[in-house]
Amino acid sequence: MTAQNNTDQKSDNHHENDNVLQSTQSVIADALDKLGYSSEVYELLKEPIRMLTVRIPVKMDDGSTKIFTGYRAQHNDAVGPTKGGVRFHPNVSETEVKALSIWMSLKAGIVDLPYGGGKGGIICDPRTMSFRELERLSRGYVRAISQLVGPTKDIPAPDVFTNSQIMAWMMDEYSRIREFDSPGFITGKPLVLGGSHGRETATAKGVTICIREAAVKKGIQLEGARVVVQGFGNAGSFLAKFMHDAGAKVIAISDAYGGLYDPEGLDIDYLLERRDSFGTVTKLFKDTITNQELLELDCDILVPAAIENQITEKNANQIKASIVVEAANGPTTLEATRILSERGILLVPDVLASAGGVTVSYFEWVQNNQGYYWTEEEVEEKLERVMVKSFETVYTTAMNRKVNMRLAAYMVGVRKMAEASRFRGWI
Ligand SMILES: NC(=O)C1=CN([C@@H]2O[C@H](COP(=O)(O)OP(=O)(O)OC[C@H]3O[C@@H](n4cnc5c(N)ncnc54)[C@H](O)[C@@H]3O)[C@@H](O)[C@H]2O)C=CC1
Ligand SMILES: O=C(O)CCC(=O)C(=O)O
Repeated sequence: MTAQNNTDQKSDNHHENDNVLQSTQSVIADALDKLGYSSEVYELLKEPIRMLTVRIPVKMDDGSTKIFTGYRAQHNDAVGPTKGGVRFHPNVSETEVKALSIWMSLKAGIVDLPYGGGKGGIICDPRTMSFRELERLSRGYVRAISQLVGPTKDIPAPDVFTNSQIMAWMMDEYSRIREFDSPGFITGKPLVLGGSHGRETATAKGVTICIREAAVKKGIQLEGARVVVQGFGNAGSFLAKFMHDAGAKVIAISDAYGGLYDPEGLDIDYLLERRDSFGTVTKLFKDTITNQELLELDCDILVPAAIENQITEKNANQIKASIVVEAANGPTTLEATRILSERGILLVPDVLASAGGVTVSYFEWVQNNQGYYWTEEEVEEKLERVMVKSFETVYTTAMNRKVNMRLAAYMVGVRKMAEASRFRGWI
């Protein structure tokens, strides 16, 4: 790729990410307006209270030094420490990380956790880096942000292209800097390092519960329902497995390189075995479809579980699902949300549907703080309760206030941090 092409692609991505932040701000404004809050509350909540940009020098395996750019955004810490994942992806940008941190605040509000939202990211492509290069990058990031984070300040976790191994390196680096073991600094760790049962599958479990509840509202039987999942990483692959186990027919899945489609249903267990740690599996097959074709397939339930801006005004009229449940953060633009809503498609928004991950991260942090660990059954039962209640609260708000589920979720999610900010005397 030429330098010029590279620049063009980057500016496109920035443009899309700018939309993501602006859209979020506009729904926050609507939600606050509906709840009767003043414009000062909006001024406080429209941007993160803190935003750190870091430059991370990493010694590469070939002896050269590469400088990576990373971010950590802390949206609002009125309720408690900020919390949210760290993304390693070539399209990470400052505006994307800001929007992602706002969504984390909303999730924490919806599932009622004692947190505000935070998020981090590094511009990189971990798929092209070696194991040791990734370790050096992960440790370098922690050194660069260490002043701003900690178990009572801001608690990172996994997100796109980061996993429990990366959390382990980050925890180890933080513990070395602080000179005491700090498992509560980060969640999504391996079990042997204080991780929680159920964290790896938590996001997908939460999405599964939302699908089940949405199907009841729409009068759709899960048994035999045709499900399409975009993304086959942590969120998408386990979701496909849970849907398959529930008797649904997963007819298509995809990753960054394309999609697999079989109207009779895919062999999910086989695909799970063959996917790599970045959620790539389609490269093993010749007969693939594009991600855009996948989104427009005839199905009952569509789950975008990859990246932002996948359902837009360009394809919203071609979506054939009756229910769209957002496992990914920000997969549907505002214009597309409006179109789907007008077409009677039930859209369960990201800030509700994907909140199972941060919920079990909270359980992990609680277990780390108390030094006493729960069984998988205990975690699952607690997650089930939280997700069912949160779904019902958002759904009822949507019905009572005659708004779509996204606006309803923002109304539920924004209230606690607005109130906490008011009690603290910030607004
Ligand atoms: N891991 C977690 O606990 C949580 C994840 N999420 C969200 O779920 C989404 C997926 O995250 P994870 O599954 O954790 O990431 P992952 O890194 O495990 O998997 C990402 C998947 O998306 C695919 N992908 C990447 N770029 C793509 C593109 N341009 N087009 C189509 N597919 C693409 C990858 O090939 C992979 O299959 C993200 O939006 C993330 O923020 C939300 C809540 C929690
Ligand atoms: O588990 C966490 O703390 C955060 C997960 C996350 O980044 C997200 O929900 O987008």
